[in-house]
Amino acid sequence: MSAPPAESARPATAPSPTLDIRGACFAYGRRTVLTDLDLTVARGTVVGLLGPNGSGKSTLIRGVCRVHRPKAGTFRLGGTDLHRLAPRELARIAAYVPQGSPGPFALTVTEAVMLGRTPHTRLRPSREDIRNVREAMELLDLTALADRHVDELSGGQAQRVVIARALAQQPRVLLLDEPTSALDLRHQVETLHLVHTLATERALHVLMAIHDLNLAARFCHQVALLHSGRVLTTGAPADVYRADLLERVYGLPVEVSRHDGVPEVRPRLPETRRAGS
Ligand SMILES: Nc1ncnc2c1ncn2[C@@H]1O[C@H](COP(=O)(O)OP(=O)(O)OP(=O)(O)O)[C@@H](O)[C@H]1O
Repeated sequence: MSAPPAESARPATAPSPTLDIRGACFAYGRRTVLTDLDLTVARGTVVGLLGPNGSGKSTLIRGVCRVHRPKAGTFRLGGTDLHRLAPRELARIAAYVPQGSPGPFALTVTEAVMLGRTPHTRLRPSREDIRNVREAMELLDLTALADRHVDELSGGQAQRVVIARALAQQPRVLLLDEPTSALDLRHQVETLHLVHTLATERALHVLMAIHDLNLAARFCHQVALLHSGRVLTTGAPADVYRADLLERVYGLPVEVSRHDGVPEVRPRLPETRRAGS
């Protein structure tokens, strides 16, 4: 595969239509998690959703695809109100990769990825369905595992199956909840590179919760920093990654440096004594 992008520049084409989240409020019972949240994901961009544990990243991602119903707010893709669509119609537009999802255990890898075609398939899979499934498996490095059962896979291999299933769905909106949490370094980089490339080439709207600030800096066109139930700030990683902001949100002293224009964040750790000193 090619090298990861050196910088997270926006694609040159006009980013329209946009995925627009306006005035979103989410609660669990009486406990409000997100309040009056606005966020825009332009076409052809990956927006990384950042924030500490419990800041509401998964809640927002689940909310866009209506797995979790909002208390208030609108979720529009261009002129389409996503929350007014029938479930099958919504599934033709938006694919969701849940956090740490175990996958359908009784199926082979090919069958599990084929599930992504469900919103499009009639009685039998068409040639196009089969082509989409093969392509998604190739993209996620799964071809050699095609006939293995999902319950025989490692956690990272299973995570790649779920991402392949989402790609086979041929969505316009891709919602990823920490898609690389179980992946080894090579597959983290390859998967994020793939997401970045597909967003640009296929003009997808990608909203991705991600904890690794440095991978987000490299592979997200934009990031949004969640704090106290709202988007504290959003923009290119180079603009958002300011030590004071990150320290406020994560409660930890950090240093931000730059390499080839891409910001890199390091926690400032207390001096540790060397062994023998
Ligand atoms: N099913 C649930 N019932 C009640 N509270 C929930 C539920 N799911 C999440 N929460 C709470 O909502 C808040 C936001 O959780 P959410 O999972 O959206 O955060 P997150 O930013 O994705 O966290 P993490 O980085 O740990 O995955 C947390 O305080 C969490 O405890």
